[in-house]
Amino acid sequence: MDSAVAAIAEWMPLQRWFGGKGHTPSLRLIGAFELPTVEEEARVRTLLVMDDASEPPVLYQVPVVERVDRLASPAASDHLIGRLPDDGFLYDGPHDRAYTDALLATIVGDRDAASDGADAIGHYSGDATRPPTTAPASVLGGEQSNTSIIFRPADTAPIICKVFRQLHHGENPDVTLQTALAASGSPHVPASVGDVVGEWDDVGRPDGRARGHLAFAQEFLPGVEDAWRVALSSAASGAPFTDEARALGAAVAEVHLSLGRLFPREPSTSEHIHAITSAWTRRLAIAVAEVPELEPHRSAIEAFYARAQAGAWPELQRIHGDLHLGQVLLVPDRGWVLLDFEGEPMRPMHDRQRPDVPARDVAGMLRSFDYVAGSTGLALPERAGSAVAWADAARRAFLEGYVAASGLDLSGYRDLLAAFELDKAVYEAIYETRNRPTWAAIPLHAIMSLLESGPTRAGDTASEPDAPTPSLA
Ligand SMILES: Nc1ncnc2c1ncn2[C@@H]1O[C@H](COP(=O)(O)OP(=O)(O)O)[C@@H](O)[C@H]1O
Ligand SMILES: O=P(O)(O)O[C@H]1O[C@H](CO)[C@@H](O[C@H]2O[C@H](CO)[C@@H](O)[C@H](O)[C@H]2O)[C@H](O)[C@H]1O
Repeated sequence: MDSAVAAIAEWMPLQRWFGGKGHTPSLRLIGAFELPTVEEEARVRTLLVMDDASEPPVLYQVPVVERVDRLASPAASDHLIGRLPDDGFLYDGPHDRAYTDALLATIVGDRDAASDGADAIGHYSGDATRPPTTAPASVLGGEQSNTSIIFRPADTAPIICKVFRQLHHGENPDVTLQTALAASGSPHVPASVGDVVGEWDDVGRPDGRARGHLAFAQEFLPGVEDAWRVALSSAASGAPFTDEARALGAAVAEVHLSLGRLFPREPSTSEHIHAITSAWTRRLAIAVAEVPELEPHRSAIEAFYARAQAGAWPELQRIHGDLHLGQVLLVPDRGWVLLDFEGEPMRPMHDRQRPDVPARDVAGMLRSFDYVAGSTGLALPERAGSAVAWADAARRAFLEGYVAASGLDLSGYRDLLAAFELDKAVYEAIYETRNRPTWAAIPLHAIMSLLESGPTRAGDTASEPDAPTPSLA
């Protein structure tokens, strides 16, 4: 086995981006490429490793730096993966300047990388002033599915580059949707700077090779807190969030309108509907297996889905796919900006590359407001009641903003919207059980509430006498 692959085996499961929580990975090297570096005693390698212990197997991108000598800085020790058998040292690439400069140069310089079973091709798509090929870099902290590196060049604007951890054949919607929206002049996404596309062996493909995005660089919007943090402090202090939520609803509607113009739309045929509802049921089966509290409610959830399946479905189009408050920024003098169009990390990529139901995004954001109430209640039990009222008002305002800007009468899609909320809560029950078990109560509580009150619960958010406009009831 490649010595670097052997060295990452114990380290990988401890990383936030490792999707197979709870199991020991079984790693197989699919390919690797090496990026040129000016550092003489460093080798900048990107390993593409398959975890065969996942079901289905998952392909990960793991950039590493092999160094002859140990780095002197104490901070570097935190990112030492391990020793290599030849006495070398293996570092986590995104935290090592040799890798970050090599990545930046690949994108900004439109460079290709040498191949060892895998290739990488950089592509610059920014404005006429090319950033330099070297810049101080830091890794964004927090709970992310991927690894984002912030570059702060001396004389040009900062850049954030996301290194995708789980790789798939085909376009990554994070790159293609956001790049198309930015190119169309939408103020609701950051400008694109460039990307890296990779190619690797894949016996399952007709030509034996798979191609997909490895990294995406974009304008970094500095000093802006994501809406999740802003909403949490607003709910904790009791400050209203309705104006912001209404504007957010309008921004999501405008992004949907733009995506509907930029990418092909499709009528919702019975095949499409079957594909989506089957995915709900498959996800429910996983949830019941991993979250035993759901077993007694399985048939009620299935009945809920059946009602939505039989109801009205709109035309399908490209959407964000994993919309929540952690994916949106309120930028001064610009308004709401949406990030991370990759879709839910747990859905198969080929599903995320297709036209979908815009209500999935609306439901995702409704769930996120509920999450603000849930996590506030867990942290500050004395504020639980007021946080629920805060979330109800935010949900109502968000729907008002969405309906007003989209012109879509959501009242015809009550059952569908509620089913997407329920499916999202089922997804969250799995996500939390795997990643943050103390938070599993938040989606579980939402599932019970949706089942108790039925589809009208989504309409309840708009049922107060002073807020009749977007009634879903
Ligand atoms: N262009 C950007 N400008 C400023 N912050 C950003 C930008 N892109 C991402 N971020 C920050 O990084 C976080 C994670 O980004 P995201 O695209 O959601 O990554 P992941 O796919 O790993 O979840 C966001 O919640 C936001 O705080
Ligand atoms: O990493 P991603 O941003 O792609 O999304 C995953 O992680 C999210 C948590 O960080 C998770 O979102 C859930 O928790 C949020 C609060 O932390 C909450 O606002 C969302 O509504 C809730 O779904 C997301 O589901 C998951 O895909």
